Formats: sequence, structure tokens, C-alpha cells
Amino acid sequence: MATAPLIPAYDFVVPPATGLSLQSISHLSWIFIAVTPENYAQALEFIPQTFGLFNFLVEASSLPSDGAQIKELLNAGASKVITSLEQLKLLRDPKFQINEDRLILAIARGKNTREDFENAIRDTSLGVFVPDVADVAFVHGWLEQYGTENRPSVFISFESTPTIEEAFELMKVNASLIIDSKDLTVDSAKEKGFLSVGEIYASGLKSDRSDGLFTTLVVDEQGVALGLVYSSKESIKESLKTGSGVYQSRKRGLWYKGATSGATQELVRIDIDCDGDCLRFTVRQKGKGFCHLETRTCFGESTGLGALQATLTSRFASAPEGSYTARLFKDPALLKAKIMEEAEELCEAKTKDDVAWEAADLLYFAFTKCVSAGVTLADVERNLDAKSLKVVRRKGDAKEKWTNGTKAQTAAAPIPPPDSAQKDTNGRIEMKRYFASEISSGELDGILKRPSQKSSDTIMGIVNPIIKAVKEDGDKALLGYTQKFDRCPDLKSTVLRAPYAESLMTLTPEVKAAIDLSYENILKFHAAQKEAKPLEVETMPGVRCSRFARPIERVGLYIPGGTAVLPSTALMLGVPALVAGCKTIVFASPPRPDGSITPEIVYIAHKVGAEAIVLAGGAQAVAALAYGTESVPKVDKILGPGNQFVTAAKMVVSNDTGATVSIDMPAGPSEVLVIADKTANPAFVASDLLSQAEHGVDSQVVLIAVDLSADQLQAIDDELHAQAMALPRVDIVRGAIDHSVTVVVDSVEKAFEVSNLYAPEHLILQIADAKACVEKVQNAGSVFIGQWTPESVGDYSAGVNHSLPTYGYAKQYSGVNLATYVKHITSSELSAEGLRNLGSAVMDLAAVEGLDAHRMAVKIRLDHMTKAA
Ligand SMILES: NC(=O)c1ccc[n+]([C@@H]2O[C@H](COP(=O)([O-])OP(=O)(O)OC[C@H]3O[C@@H](n4cnc5c(N)ncnc54)[C@H](O)[C@@H]3O)[C@@H](O)[C@H]2O)c1
Ligand SMILES: N[C@H](CO)Cc1c[nH]c[nH+]1
Ligand SMILES: [Zn+2]
Repeated sequence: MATAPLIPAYDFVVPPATGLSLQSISHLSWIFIAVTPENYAQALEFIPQTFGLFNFLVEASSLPSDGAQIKELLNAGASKVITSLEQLKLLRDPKFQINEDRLILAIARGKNTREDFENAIRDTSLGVFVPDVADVAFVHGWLEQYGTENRPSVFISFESTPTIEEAFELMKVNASLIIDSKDLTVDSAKEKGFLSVGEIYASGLKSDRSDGLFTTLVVDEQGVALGLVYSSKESIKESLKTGSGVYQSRKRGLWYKGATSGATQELVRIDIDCDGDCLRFTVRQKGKGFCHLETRTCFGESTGLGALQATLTSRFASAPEGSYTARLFKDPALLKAKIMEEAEELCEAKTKDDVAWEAADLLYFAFTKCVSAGVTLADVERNLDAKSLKVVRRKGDAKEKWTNGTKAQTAAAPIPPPDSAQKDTNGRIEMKRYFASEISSGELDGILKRPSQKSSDTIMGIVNPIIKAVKEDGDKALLGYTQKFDRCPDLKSTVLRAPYAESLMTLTPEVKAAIDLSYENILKFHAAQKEAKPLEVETMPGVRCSRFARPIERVGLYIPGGTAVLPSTALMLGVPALVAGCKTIVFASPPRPDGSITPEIVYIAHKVGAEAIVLAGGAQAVAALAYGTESVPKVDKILGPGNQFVTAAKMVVSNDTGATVSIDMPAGPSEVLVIADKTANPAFVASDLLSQAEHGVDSQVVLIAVDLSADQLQAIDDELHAQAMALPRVDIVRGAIDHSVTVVVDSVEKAFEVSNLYAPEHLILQIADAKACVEKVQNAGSVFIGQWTPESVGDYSAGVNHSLPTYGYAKQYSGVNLATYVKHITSSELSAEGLRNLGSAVMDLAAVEGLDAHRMAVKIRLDHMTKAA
């Protein structure tokens, strides 16, 4: 796989505010990411999420040397991984089955000798990575022995921005230059401190033509040649800048393809050939086609699978009523039957002609399915590419139902649980399915495990220094972290104080009305939780005990704002604080990149009387609320959900006696468990599952299917996929569904047993007589009863609170409610008679404990009474 002359280094944890966008980087084919033990988990999410956009060059030399994490990175889709010499030695063990050309050796001069490196590289396809430009000469010297033909590929990383001249000089060693994406623009080479991508890219190419142009092959996403053109430094720059096909006409200069004909091209990526003298532009061709003769390619109309996809896509948009294809699109059962039928016929075909015939039929129906699900040929190919990068292959055995000699099962027959190692990843969004009757309770525990979180060591390693810095440096540290993590470099202030300007809470009438209505319902439900009067009990004559509530005076309410801004959480936390009578209410929420806070949150802060909004998120916001800063008021209790950093920080500060602050509960990634029986509407079930899956890739959803047939299970799966594909957050949903499961059980009793074991944050009952079944609920944050109660009503407007315990903590925690904002104080009041009745018991127990002052406090009074009598 040829690499590019220029590879942008990209910070996937805190994307840089300046320089190349992710989209522009994708045009260059390659991206460099540095993975460390701290960001490893995020890298494992980032790579699959953006797979297909890039080839990943992953620097992993600081990961543990046992090789396990490097293998996971390769499995996730990393094209090449940079390792230390120690890691490399281990990874060469055949048990890892890793191709040498996917590994690159990091040169660390001073740590290993030149002989070590030479021995490691000798006669292999290993590349070398030079992390320090100062070492280029050293490496160049010993690489010379390989001659130019067999020399390993060299990757040079720049700590600081090189000048264009320096970069050109290094190109002479034919290296790929790795340059921080924030130092690159597609625009001007003159801009101070910034380098132009086109300049550098083109200087890494050689032209074999006398006019200095580069021969350029233009292809579609399937690699079908559309035509041949020429590129220059200038046209490459323009193409990257505009994200479209721009070439160099030998007669007319710069040629913006389609500028006059309308047949424009969206640039997908630019690749370079093996010896660096020819380019390949992959584009999405618009309009009639590439050729001036109005055909799709300069070699005529395209054929094969690309043409089939084009035809099916246009039929899907407007198939003639009554046509066979239209019927197929409308009737999933017919399409499924045809796919099964053609697969069987292909298996039975004997002659070459028959095999070709049946395979073509199967592909036709398979693509009909793809097109109806919005899946393109490029998606399928991307999937194949991802699978080809896996180091660990599937065992390859077929499922039992296909190996016992029987024909395809009928729809009504039970479906065996899919083996997770064989899960279908062909673009379909589908939960894994298990049958409770076929697994042990130990296996069930494993299946219902929440997606793994980052190890607490990793999180604490990030969170503790943040807390310490905010505790010690106050606003300065708070501001610094917000600028860094929330990408608002120009933020000047840490707090927004009441009264809030009208201009900061301008809302549409609809949104304002929705907030007002939800506010009223939440207020009503939480006000009803108020204790009417103190509890008073006379435990024995003359001994009166009472308990009364007082609001916690100062509360800090955290409103998440990472993957989605959640004004509804501001309502859920703010309204009960108001009802409870907390004197000081402080909101905290990550600001938007321009430093502002979502107007809905400001409006809610105004409605509940919050005196300030801290413009910060994550551990730094929690620390500021716990200890206070020059501008942030210290609070007595911190409430609110958040990601792992927020939750960990809440735990840390609540354990610090120096902070004297308490917290509500561990409320992490949203989750839902739906119990559905034959009466449930598959579309409703799927919609409820998706409503929580869209929160984040770390969310999990569980379906407990009570005695559903294969058809009913299929109907839910089909709905889930179809509804998911139409969601804007489909990528997040895909991540969440990847670790979500259906468990099929025989009875409602078993369903509740599983649900109580899981202790879900939200429990939805879509079963006959749902209300009567509520008594079976032992562990859950909040229950949603019957088919007309989607979970989202609780998230926003019904009146119940949505800040709830996750991760199984519903076994011991309640969700936020009025009691979360109050503390109870008890009092005792004894009459003389009361003390006479109680005194001897107190004195006897004090004597047992050897605490004489306790005993005397009673005795002195009783003696006094005796004397006075
Ligand atoms: N259980 C509930 O009741 C409930 C209710 C609402 C939301 N939620 C959950 O709350 C969570 C909200 O998470 P979110 O991430 O969207 O928002 P968030 O506000 O909790 O986190 C964003 C903050 O995380 C910090 N951060 C991000 N990456 C970091 C890094 N690498 N190092 C240090 N700090 C970093 C930043 O400071 C950023 O401001 C979701 O999981 C959602 O499901 C739960
Ligand atoms: N379902 C989340 C609680 O787990 C809360 C929420 C806010 N907005 C939408 N949903
Ligand atoms: Zn929600």
C-alpha cells in the first residue's frame, strides 16, 4: 500500500481549532494519530467510526509491550502501526499473524543501537518512523545501504512546524512527512507559520513529463476509470481547497471539472502510485458523466456492479408502479425469500455458466436489499476492506442450522442465538440475540455486562491532576481546561451571573412553550413529594422524637454538554432545587466553541433562580463547584449526570474531607431495558430502544422478548434497522447497538428476573397487563408502563425525573427526586417525666461503654429533680 508524501497528524481527543478539517484530511488518504495508554479507548472508537475516510498510521510505541493493544488497533482498522523495537520483537511471533508491512519501527536513538535497528529491518518490508527530525541524517546514513529501490518507507514526524524549504529538503529522502494538522491549511503557503498542503504534496511527486505535469487517473468509488487527465501543483492545491475535481488542462490552464457542464465531481481522495509519478483521484461524479460526450466514462457507459447499483438506486427513487423491482422494495418478505432461494440455487449450481448465472441473481437481490437499506456498493466494499485488515479472523464455521443438512428454516422455526464472533456487520444495525433457555446464568451475566468503560486508573490519571489544578489555581486553571477541552480558545470568563440578559435566552415560541409545560409538570410532581409536616413520635411517655427536613443550602447542578446539549437536564435538576428551597443554585455546563451557553439553559436558569452558570464541563467544572474559585461559588452538593470524567470527579471530591461536598449518585451513559411480549408493536419497541441508543456509543439497550416467534423477532430487528438508518445520529446508534442484546425468554416471570438482575436505568413494559406487572419490579431507575408511554416522555415532560442511576446502581440508588435536595434533622424533647422513664436505660448503657460523662449528664438532672421534690 503506497503511502502519501504528506500525512496530517490529528488530535482525535481534542480536535484542533485551526488547520485542516477532518474532511480535508480525508482527501489526502492518510491520517496520523498518536495513541497512548490514556487515549487508547477513544482511539478504539475513533478508528472504526471514521474507517473508510482514511488509512490510519497509528503511533503506538508507548502502549504496553505485550502487543495485545496493538493487535486490537490493527483489528479496529489501523492500516499501519508504529511500534517500539521491544514491541516489534514480540509482534513478530507467528501467533500474532501480523503482516510485516503493517508494522513500522520507531527509531529511538540512544535507546537502541544502530545494529539493533538494522537487524530488525533487514530483508523485510518494515517501514521506519523517525519521531525526531534531528535524527533524519542518522537514519538516512544507514538506510543508504538499501539503495533507492529496496529502501524501507520512511515516516518523519515534526514536533514543530517546518518551513516549506525544510519540508522540501526532507522530501529528498523520499519520506512521508507527518505534520500537525493544525499547522496545515489548504489555502496559502504565505500565511504565517502555516504550510500549504498542495505545495508539500506536489513536491513529494516526480513528473515523468517534460511539461512537469502529473498524469492523473480519475476513478469512481469502485475504482472504475472515468478518464485520464493531468494535474499540477496548482490544480492539486485547488482541488484540496474546494473538495472537488480540479485538474490542469494543457491548453486552458486550471480546469474546474463541470464548471460549465454541471457535471461536477466531489473529491473523495487522492492517492499516489508506487513510484510517485502518477495520481489517482477518486471522485463522486455528478450529472451526466465524466466524458464530454455525456457518457459516464471516457470509455463509454459503465457496466457491472456499479451500473447495477445506479439502476437500482434510481428505481428505488422512482420505480414504475407495478414493476418487479418496485414490488421487491415494498415487500421485505418477498425479498428475503428471493435471497434465500437464490443462495440455495447458487449452492446447488454445478457448471461454470450456472454458477455465474445464480451468483448474478443473488447479487441482484442482495443489492436490492442494500439499496432499500440505504447501503451503497462503497459501504459494502469498505466493510470488506475493514474485515481484510483484521488480524484475528473468524473461526469460519457455519451456524448449526446450515450444517445439519436441512434446508433453510421456515420463518416460524426458532432462530438460534447468533455467535458474537459471527455477527453480521454488513451495514445492518442489529442487536445480538440470545435464548435464555440455551445459556447458563453465568453466561447471561456476561451477556448483560455494560460496555467496558476506561479503566479507573486511566480516568483517575486524567481527572486527579485537573482537580488539583483547579483547587490550587482556581479560575486560571478552570479557564485553561475549558479552552482546551471545549475548544473555545477565546473564552475570557468562567461564569455567567444572573440576571441574564434577554438576548441570551431568545427562544422560539414553540420551544419556550415546551419548556414551560415541562417545567409545570416537573414542578407539580416534585412539589407533591414535599413532606407536609415534620414527623413526630412519642416513643414513651414524656419522650418526643421528631424529624424535619431542611433544604441543602447550596447546590451545584451539572448539565452535560459533550455529545449533546441537554437543556432538559437543567429542568430535571433545577426545578426540584427550586421546590426544595435551596438558597444558592449554580449551574455548570460546557460552553459552545464561541463561549456562549445554549439559550434554553439560560432561560431555565432564569426560571429556577440559578444565581450563576459556570461555563465549564468535565472534571474541572466539578472541582470548581466543590472547592469554589474566585468566581465560582462553592456548593454543598453536586448533582447531575455526565461522562466518565464527570462521574469520576464527583466521586473524588465527595471523598475529600477538605471539600465537604456530597453528590447525588453515579449517573453515567443512558440505558434502557424493554420487556416486550406478543402484544407489543415492533415499531414502538424499536423506537424505544433507539431513543436511548442515540445518546452515545457507550449507551446500551436491552430487549427482553417474552416468547416471541422468529417472525416477531425479525419484525423488531427490521424496524430497528430501518428506523436507525433514518436517524441523523445513526453512527452513534450503530456504536451503541454493537454492544446491545436481545434476550429471548419463555415467560414474564423470567423477563423480570433478568430485568431485576440488570437493574436498568429505564424499564419499559410493553406487555399485556403492564400495570399489574409493576409489582414484579425490584430494581430500576424509572418505569414506563404500557404501549403509550415511550421513555422520552420521562426524559422531557411527563414530570418524573430523568437523572437516574445507571450501570446497575439502581440496585442501591434512587433517581433524583425532592429528597435529593433536602437533609433531615431530628430532634428530641423530654419532659421531667420522660427523663425519669428513660434515665436508667441511658445510664446503664453509658456504664457498659465506660463513658461516665454521658452517664453523669442524666444523673445530675435526676438528682436535681430528687432534691427539688
Ligand atoms: N443517567 C442519566 O440520568 C443521564 C442523563 C443525561 C445524560 N446522561 C449521560 O451523560 C453523559 C454526557 O456525556 P457527554 O460527554 O456528552 O457530556 P459531559 O458534559 O458529561 O462531558 C463533556 C466534558 O467532558 C470533558 N472531557 C471530554 N473529553 C475529555 C478528555 N479526554 N479528558 C478530560 N476531560 C474530557 C470535557 O471537559 C467536556 O466539557 C452521556 O453518557 C449521557 O448518556 C445520563
Ligand atoms: N435519557 C437521558 C437520561 O438517561 C436523559 C435525556 C436528556 N435528553 C434526552 N434524554
Ligand atoms: Zn434520553
